[in-house]
Amino acid sequence: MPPIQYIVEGGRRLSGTIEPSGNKNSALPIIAAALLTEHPVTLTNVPRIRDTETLVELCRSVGATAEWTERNTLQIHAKEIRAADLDPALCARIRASILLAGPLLARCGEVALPPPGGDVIGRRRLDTHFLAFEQLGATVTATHRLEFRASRLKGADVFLDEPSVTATENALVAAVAARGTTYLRNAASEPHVQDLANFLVALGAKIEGIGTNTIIVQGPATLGGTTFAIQPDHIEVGSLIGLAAVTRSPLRIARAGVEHLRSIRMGFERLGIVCGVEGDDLVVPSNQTMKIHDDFGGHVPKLEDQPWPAFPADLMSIAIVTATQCDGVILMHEKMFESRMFFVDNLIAMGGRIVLCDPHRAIVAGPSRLRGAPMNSPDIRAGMAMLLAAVCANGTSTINNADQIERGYERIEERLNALGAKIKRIPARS
Ligand SMILES: CC(=O)N[C@H]1[C@@H](OP(=O)(O)OP(=O)(O)OC[C@H]2O[C@@H](n3ccc(=O)[nH]c3=O)[C@H](O)[C@@H]2O)O[C@H](CO)[C@@H](O)[C@@H]1O
Ligand SMILES: C=C(OP(=O)(O)O)C(=O)O
Repeated sequence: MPPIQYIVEGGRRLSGTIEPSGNKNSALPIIAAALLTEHPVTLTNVPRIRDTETLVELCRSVGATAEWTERNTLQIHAKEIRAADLDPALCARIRASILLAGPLLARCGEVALPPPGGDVIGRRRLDTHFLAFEQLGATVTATHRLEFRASRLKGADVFLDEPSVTATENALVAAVAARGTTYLRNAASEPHVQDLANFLVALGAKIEGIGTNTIIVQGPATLGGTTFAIQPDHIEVGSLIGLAAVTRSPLRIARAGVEHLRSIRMGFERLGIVCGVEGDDLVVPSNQTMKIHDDFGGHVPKLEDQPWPAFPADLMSIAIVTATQCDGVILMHEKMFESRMFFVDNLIAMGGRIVLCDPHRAIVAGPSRLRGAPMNSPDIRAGMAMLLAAVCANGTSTINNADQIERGYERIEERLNALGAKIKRIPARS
């Protein structure tokens, strides 16, 4: 498939209603966890994006049937599966290939996985996955591929060395199949971890503490099939709040999953962007102050990411672009990934007033008028952040490598054009 380029004519006001897709980072562990049961599973509201398509291919390669019965409805039936040699190229396309470890280990007693891929946003350790599997009774060998073996998984009191999202998800799936009680302490509690736990409960698992940092699982569960709807993507909602703000546009984000938006709304409020809630819709008015709130005493404020329920790392790039359009100075502190902030060079070239202090911290002084420019999308969220910058800028921008954006955001150019944006999607010339 040729690489994709977006050509964006900026400076246009948008308006209207948009609905977020299902959460990519829920859909991925849930598709993988569908391999845990030999009964059919129907998933609705699945984002039809490159990452989910790749994981579906991987599920088929181990013997499951997986069919898209509607655009966003996926039926998976893992009646018989084998932990066959998985295609290294497919595994390297997505971070989520590591999520096959839990279900395949539980079903087959062993699995050898080529290393996972995913966004290149800094070192992405897997040690927490290994620690959890070992405590649940598996042996782990990590060479050119990752080998997991367990003739029988055993419930255990597991303390994760950090609240890793995908490690919590792998451990949770393995614990459902393990004999006895498992405590997962220092567990991640992101909305997608909760969504996975709710899916496992719908299959018949016994899980307590969903949404907290101690998850308790009674195993082994006798699992059936289910129909399950993936929850809205809170990161996409945050991206749309940023889009509305930088284009000074009134947007209604329908069925936004408002119960998970507290820390995200609080982050944007620090930038002077206040959203209203009407039922499950989020309303972003166009008349925002866009004035950064200083800390008490006039001190320079900061916005930092942390594990849930704090402001999510996946929205830091969006928040940086948004801050370039706000009045004031703010320190943006990306605590989790080492390479996620380097994309700010693109914003500086467009006229953004940003000082990159080190790989984790940037100071943004706004507002600045952005000018259209050519850019390359390094990862999903930086790509989306640059799309926001391009839609807000004066003139035309080109975004190369927009495939990265499409790893995470479904039909994004079509959906933003329906709000009044002017984005042309073309196969890039090589
Ligand atoms: C498929 C999927 O779901 N991917 C998400 C998942 O990736 P993933 O599960 O790979 O991310 P992890 O939660 O393992 O960790 C992300 C990074 O944060 C660091 N870390 C983590 C916890 C902590 O308390 N301190 C700390 O510094 C880790 O060392 C690592 O460098 O979670 C990330 C963090 O929300 C998101 O960016 C990814 O979109
Ligand atoms: C980092 C992300 O994805 P992945 O972990 O799949 O690379 C993301 O969704 O922002």
